[in-house]
Parts: sequence; C-alpha cells; structure tokens
Amino acid sequence: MSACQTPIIVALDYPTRDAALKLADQLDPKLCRVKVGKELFTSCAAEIVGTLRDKGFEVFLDLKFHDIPNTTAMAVKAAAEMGVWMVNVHCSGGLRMMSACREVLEQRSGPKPLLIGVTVLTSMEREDLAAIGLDIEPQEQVLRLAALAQKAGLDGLVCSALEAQALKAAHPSLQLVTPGIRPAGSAQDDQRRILTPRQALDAGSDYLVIGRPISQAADPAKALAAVVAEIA
Ligand SMILES: O=c1ccn([C@@H]2O[C@H](COP(=O)(O)O)[C@@H](O)[C@H]2O)c(=O)[nH]1
Repeated sequence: MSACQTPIIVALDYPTRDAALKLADQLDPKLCRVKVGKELFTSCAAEIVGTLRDKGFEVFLDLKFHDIPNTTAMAVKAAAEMGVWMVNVHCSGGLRMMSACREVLEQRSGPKPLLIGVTVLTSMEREDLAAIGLDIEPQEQVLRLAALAQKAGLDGLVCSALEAQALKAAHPSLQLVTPGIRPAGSAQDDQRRILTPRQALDAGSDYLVIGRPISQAADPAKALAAVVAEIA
C-alpha cells in the first residue's frame, strides 16, 4: 500500500522531537501518514516537519488555526511553504476567514496542502455544546459548519465518523478526516464521538486520525498493523 492509498494518520502527540521521531522510526510511511499537532509543533517549530518529510512521511499540520482572516490566511500560507500535505482551520472562524485561507492558497504557484475545516471537536457531546450556548445535537452544528466550509471552497472537514454518512450525503465532494477512532477494546480517553476504524470507513470517512491507540501501545508498529488488517 503506498502512502497515497492508506487512510491512516498517526498523531505524533509528544512534547519533544526525540519522542516523536522515536515513534516515527517504528512506523512504515507506506502504511500511514503522520500528524504534527500543537504540542509537538510549538516545541519543535518547523524543523520537525522537514525531518518527517525527509523520512518519507506526508504531514498533516494540525494546528487548527482560528483567528482573524488575514492572520489565519498567513498561517496557512506559512504551512504551505513548509510543504505540509494537509492543514486545518476552525470553521467557527467564519466564512470570510475560511475564504481568505482558500484565496491565499490559490495565489500560490507551488503545491497546495489540502485545506480542511474543523467542525465540532470529537471530544464534545451534546451537553458540552449546550454549555457553550449551542443547545443542539453535534451533528446539526457539524452540518451548519460544513455548508460554510463548502461555500468557502475548503477541501474537507474534521468531524466524527458518526457524522460521516450525513456529511457525504449533503457534501459528497468534501473529504472527511475523522479523529475519535477507537479499535474495539481500546480506552475511550477524552473522546466522546467515537467509532472503530472499520465502522468509520464504512460510514464514509476518508482519513482516520489515530493517536493513543497506536502511540501508547506497547508495540506501536503492531498496533498500526492491527488497524491495517482491520480495514483491509
Ligand atoms: O475533533 C478533533 C480534532 C482533532 N483531534 C486530534 O486527533 C488526535 C486524536 O488522538 P487520540 O489519541 O486518538 O484521541 C489528537 O491529536 C487530537 O488533537 C481530535 O481528537 N478531535
């Protein structure tokens, strides 16, 4: 399986370059992509992205930018210049913010990363939304934000696989990146809207973001192989 065919993205959620590379060195870039998030990126800056790319990984820069349109677009531009494969922004930053990000990428002559909008975090359930003033089901809010993301020309969404079927029906062109993936028997941790890898793909997920079930396993390569076997 080449990197372009695998749907698996392993979250490298570590505080140091060495810890992230220790896991990366146990993984096969033909079997997965890797995700650099806020913790690792803030600790190591762009150097970690270059090092992982040199190792053959396509990198999802998961910094979930959320700011005014210009600031967010400049951050997306910087990410594109770094050569990442995927970058994301919060859809709740609004239509103008997402459109500014799309425009800045369109002005680039070089390769463009996939521009993905974060909808409702997979750690949130209905009562969490109610606590921030949204007294609706997560799926309703996800569908609202998806419509905005589609209008702004984004390539896809971060959502729970629980919403994948409804999203694919409403927005078939958007690629769905789904964290909250838990192989049967794994700890739920702080995630709330979860599905197994197989269930997520059957529901319409395009990419599965998997962190702790692989990174905290006694043998991460074996844990990745088990997910690969589950979805084969
Ligand atoms: O809604 C979201 C958006 C991003 N994430 C990120 O995905 C991984 C999931 O890690 P697990 O250890 O598999 O729970 C993590 O980096 C989150 O920041 C998410 O979980 N939900």
